[in-house]
Amino acid sequence: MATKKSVSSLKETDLKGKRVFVRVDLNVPLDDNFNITDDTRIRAAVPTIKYLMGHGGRVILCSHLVYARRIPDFHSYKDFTLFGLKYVFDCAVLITDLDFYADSDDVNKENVALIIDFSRMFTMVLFTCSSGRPKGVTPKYSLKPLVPRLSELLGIEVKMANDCIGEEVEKLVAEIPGGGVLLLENVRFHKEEEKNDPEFAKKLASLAEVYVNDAFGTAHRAHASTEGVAKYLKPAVAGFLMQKELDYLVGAVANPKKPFAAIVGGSKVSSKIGVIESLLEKVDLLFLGGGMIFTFYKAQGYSVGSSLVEEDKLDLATSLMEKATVKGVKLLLPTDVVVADKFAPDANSKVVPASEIADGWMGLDIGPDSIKTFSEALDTTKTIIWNGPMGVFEFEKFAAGTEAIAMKLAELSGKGVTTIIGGGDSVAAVEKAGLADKMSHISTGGGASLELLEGKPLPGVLALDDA
Ligand SMILES: Nc1ncnc2c1ncn2[C@@H]1O[C@H](COP(=O)(O)OP(=O)(O)O)[C@@H](O)[C@H]1O
Ligand SMILES: O=C(OP(=O)(O)O)[C@H](O)COP(=O)(O)O
Repeated sequence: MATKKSVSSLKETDLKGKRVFVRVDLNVPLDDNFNITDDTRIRAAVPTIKYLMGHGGRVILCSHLVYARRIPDFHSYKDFTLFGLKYVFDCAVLITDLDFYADSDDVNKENVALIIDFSRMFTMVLFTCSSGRPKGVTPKYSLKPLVPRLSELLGIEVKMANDCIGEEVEKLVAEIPGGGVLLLENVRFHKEEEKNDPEFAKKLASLAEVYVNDAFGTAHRAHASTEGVAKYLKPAVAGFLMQKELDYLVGAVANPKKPFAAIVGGSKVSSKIGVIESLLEKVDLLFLGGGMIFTFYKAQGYSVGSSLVEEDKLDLATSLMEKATVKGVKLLLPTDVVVADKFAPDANSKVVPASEIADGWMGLDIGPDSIKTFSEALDTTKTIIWNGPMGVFEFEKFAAGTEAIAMKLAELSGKGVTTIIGGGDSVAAVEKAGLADKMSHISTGGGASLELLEGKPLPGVLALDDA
């Protein structure tokens, strides 16, 4: 893998009385009342913080928070945004048309005016929803709601600053006692963060004497607090979470106990090309599931009904299947699928052979025969990495395939198989099934783990001191 794994460790760093700038990823989901709905990332950051506290460090925590609540009817936040933009466009056309007709005497003007107002209002609501990232100081993205939980987990009162740079922050930093913790405000309230502005990075660096990066979930971003700061603040070392993620996602994948299997699912083949190609170089078995399988079926000449297909990726699917053969990788595609008559939780559904999906039906999960075949093949493996759900697990009716795979991996973990869940929706699925603590490793980074598995270098890791 392109990302170096031997980064300098926290354990070799002198911490007593030192001001330590710790980049953590506390980007957790909050509900409308600012309650944390999943504190996994906060809990994952605790071992490093406690170690620093226990060794007399004066801890300065820095994070971003941009979490956008997922809209269940859309496959991803990006899909929702695209839908929103398309809707805005459609409404603009509608408004123009209606404005024209409103001038005519043939129509009921009151009704037309009402429709125009309604369309405008709906457009505005959608537009607001689609732009859910902080631009400047945005109270709803403040890190303040995290302070009580962080204090509870650390067993001390965590202090909070109103900014992440500036005089007031410097004053609060100077007041941190040995073993104390100060949480800085959302670092992305400054646009210089994402631009990796050197002056901003220097300001962050000037707050401390040691840099620790424990924000694996953000390690694929070359931002001021994840990459730039490491140039000006030495030593720059990895925290325990960062190290653990690298040990599993780089170490276990580079030197796996064999047979080594990968399970790749999720919505589209286009978003997983890199990871499939990279894994084909390493694995003995590759299982495919999720929405991407229909592109593979269509490439083989099967009828796929109205299932998700990427027409422009048919050749790619064929070449991936050929590559698997050349590399001697056993490629397993589901042999049966659960089809639905619409994309909805209450759709009518039935199980059909993968090669016989009728018009008007779409595949939303892998079927029982596939679950059985996949499970038996997984029984022969010693290392398994899983990225992407087997079906539309958000709908109870189409969650069985994903749940069955999660249960199989939990069972195999208990028998000494190394099981790694590579971030994103597969983690959500494993958590939904209550099996998270059964796996060898669950990544806290979706995008970061995907990039790592694709063999891309992570800027936040490369910036750290060599071991
Ligand atoms: N057969 C399918 N048809 C449509 N969408 C699917 C299908 N199977 C899975 N999905 C969707 O794929 C999404 C996850 O895809 P993706 O983002 O690529 O995975 P991950 O986040 O684990 O990397 C889920 O929202 C799930 O509903
Ligand atoms: O939630 C995150 O990424 P993920 O959704 O890919 O796991 C990280 O906090 C990175 O956030 P970003 O994608 O806004 O840089």
